[in-house]
Amino acid sequence: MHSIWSTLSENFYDQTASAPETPFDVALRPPDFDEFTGQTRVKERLMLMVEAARQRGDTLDHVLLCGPPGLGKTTLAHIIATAVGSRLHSTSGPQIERAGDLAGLLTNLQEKDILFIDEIHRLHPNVEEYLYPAMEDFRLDIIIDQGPKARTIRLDLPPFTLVGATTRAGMLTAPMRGRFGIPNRLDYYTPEELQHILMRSGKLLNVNIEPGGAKEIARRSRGTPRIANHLLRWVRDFAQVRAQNIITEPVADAALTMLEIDNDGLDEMDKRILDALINKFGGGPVGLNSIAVAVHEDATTLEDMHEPYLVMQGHLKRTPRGRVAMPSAYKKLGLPVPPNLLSEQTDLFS
Ligand SMILES: Nc1ncnc2c1ncn2[C@@H]1O[C@H](COP(=O)(O)OP(=O)(O)OP(=O)(O)O)[C@@H](O)[C@H]1O
Repeated sequence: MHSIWSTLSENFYDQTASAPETPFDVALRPPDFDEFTGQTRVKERLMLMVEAARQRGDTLDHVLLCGPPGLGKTTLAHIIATAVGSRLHSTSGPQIERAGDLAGLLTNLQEKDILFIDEIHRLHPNVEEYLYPAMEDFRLDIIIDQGPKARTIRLDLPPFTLVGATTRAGMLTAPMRGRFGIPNRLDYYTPEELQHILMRSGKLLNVNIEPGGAKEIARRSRGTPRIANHLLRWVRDFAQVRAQNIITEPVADAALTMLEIDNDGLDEMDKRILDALINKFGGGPVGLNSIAVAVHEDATTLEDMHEPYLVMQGHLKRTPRGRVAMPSAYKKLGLPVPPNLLSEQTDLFS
């Protein structure tokens, strides 16, 4: 596919947890808790932790942020560092290949610094073992040499805060999970919250966007600020060429329709997934890999980017035997709901 839509969607799907941030993401990142919209419970809890640590003159406890890509985990890590007045050192699980890489990072930290590890569930098991004593006792035991000559050298580290982010909390090892306090789970944003974020982004980008235009983009942004901001960029281009630079509700609607994003924020790939599930696999249950092959998409992209939203919208259910199409998936594709599913409750939280 070489449509505008595929180019834009590649942008989205590049934005999985392993993708580097774009300058555009960075420019729109809220700098502090006040400007960070939504996620009220997580925000309140983090603000309280920061305040408690400040009052005691202590280092902030380690923080775990979980949730689908693009909801603000990296942004929150930056905000936490600003709030405690410390430096942020950013890395990601796959980037730390050897214990030596980790040692390099840890020995570079100063007291109260924040070490942000994105995709912490992808840390190499050997590296993870070195991280435990570092998190618990601020020490690093390095083994040098091999065989009978092997010795352990202990390095004391300055007290620091580890902020871990993961899109797959379930894949974290139990010892790792245990070393964090309560996990902070980020949820999809409401359309109202996204509208607010879009009005702010419009101001920062000097884009003339009406509240109705922001509302329309928000409604079709899959509850995700990163997607909302990227759609805004597309709608801005559309408005510039076709609508005197003003993003009204009808302009946003026309621009997003051109991208084949429907009223519920489902894109062409979402619909292909539902179509394959229903028409190729009889509504399921079917494994994720089979669906991935059927729609020519990578299984990880399906699992991270598409499935959570389809589950949230009530179109798809995960069961121990595989993925199953729900009645609303049939309705979405304009198909009759099979009688055996008519009594099925749409389970939004499975
Ligand atoms: N609550 C928010 N208010 C305003 N903008 C936000 C908010 N959350 C995220 N954004 C914006 O959305 C974009 C993506 O956010 P961020 O990079 O923090 O997501 P993430 O959860 O770390 O994603 P990933 O898991 O892919 O690393 C950024 O441009 C950021 O400015």
